[in-house]
Amino acid sequence: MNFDEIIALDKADPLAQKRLEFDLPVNTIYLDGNSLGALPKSVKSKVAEVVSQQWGNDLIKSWNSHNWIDLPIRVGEKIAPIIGAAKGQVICCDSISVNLFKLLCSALTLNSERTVVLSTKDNFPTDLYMVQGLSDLLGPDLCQLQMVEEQDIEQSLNESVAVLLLTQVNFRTGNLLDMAKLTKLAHEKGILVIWDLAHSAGALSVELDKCEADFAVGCGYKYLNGGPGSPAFVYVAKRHQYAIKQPLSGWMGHSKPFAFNPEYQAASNINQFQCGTPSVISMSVLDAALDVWQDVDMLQIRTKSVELAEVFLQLIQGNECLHDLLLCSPKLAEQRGSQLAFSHHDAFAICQALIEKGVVADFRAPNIIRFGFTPLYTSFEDVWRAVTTLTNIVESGFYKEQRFNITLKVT
Ligand SMILES: Cc1ncc(COP(=O)(O)O)c(C=O)c1O
Ligand SMILES: Nc1c(O)cccc1C(=O)C[C@H](N)C(=O)O
Repeated sequence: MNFDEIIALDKADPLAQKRLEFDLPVNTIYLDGNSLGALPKSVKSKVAEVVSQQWGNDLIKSWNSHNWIDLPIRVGEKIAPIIGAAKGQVICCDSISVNLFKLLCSALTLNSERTVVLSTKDNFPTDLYMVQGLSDLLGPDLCQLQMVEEQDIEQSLNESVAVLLLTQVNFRTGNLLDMAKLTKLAHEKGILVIWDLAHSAGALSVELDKCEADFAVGCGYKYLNGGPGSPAFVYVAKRHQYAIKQPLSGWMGHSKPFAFNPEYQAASNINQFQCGTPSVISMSVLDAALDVWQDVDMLQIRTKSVELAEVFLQLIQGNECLHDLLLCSPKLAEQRGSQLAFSHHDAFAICQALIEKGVVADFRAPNIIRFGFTPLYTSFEDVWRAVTTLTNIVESGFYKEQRFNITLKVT
């Protein structure tokens, strides 16, 4: 594949204009939107307006005049079509970790004859930690974590499992689980399923309703571009909302928060999943960031995501000097999310060298470099330039310089 062919792909890309809606740093190729999404241009003026006008000038009146009180629902409704959810099932609140706690308790209560929460060993740690914390709190008679390898999920579904907790796209390898199939198999055994969509919401076409998913969580700061610390979301299928009771019974989940009653009475809809006061400024940022998605077809997102990764892979594999980079992601595009992961014994140093040369990828211990593709703003030219830079770094041995072996703090 040559540079002219790459440019032709950008010219034919129906999403190419979307990149103009983002403020991307100059001289940088950003392949880390799977960790922190880029800044949509509209967010800057929105934050200025929320801070100066809504907060600064209108102060407390803004709960009504700017409808702050409905932000969690409004933002949830904007996320819903991106994850294949009909109205009334998604709300924006808290973090994935906190929302998992709410869902795990709710699902265990719905399936109270059983105690096991089944998950995968290489799930994102917070998902496992939240089950471990809950197990400590409730005791093993009510909650036990069972961890299996991804390939053993199906055979581990049995009548002792109450809840199946899965991340649709593995944060390290990008392995994509089959939501429709696993949800169906779990339901056949009477198991409720919680999907973590951290690496799939905005990255591929998720079909929660079509798959008859029970519950899901996801974050605002990756592919949804809501900025650092952006609030998360929670999905609860309509059919569960009447039976369910989540344990973090804060006043915002009350059916009438402003009645200030001493007794808690949960809202009978998705509002129940709120706990305390929403983070209005962060949520307003996410609200503005989500407008980018208004005219976007998720199938176009998926098509471009697959093409970007395939081109990247083809360029890497066609390059003799990059043969030490071993693909840890599935070879088949239909089995991957929107990232590629490679192992290399000098992965950390290579990643640091790439960043110094303006290509932002990330490192995951112990030896993985991840490249994330965000179809809204990653171009085919980005992919070409990233592989060219990687080639130069490896061919020249530039990454072996002492300064790239510094200690890792946060990635
Ligand atoms: C799969 C997955 N779940 C959860 C999280 C984090 O959740 P929280 O929003 O609680 O920080 C991440 C990454 O930060 C993740 O990749
Ligand atoms: N959420 C993060 C954070 O608060 C600090 C640093 C990184 C993150 C991440 O999102 C990590 C990410 N979930 C991952 O897949 O590795």
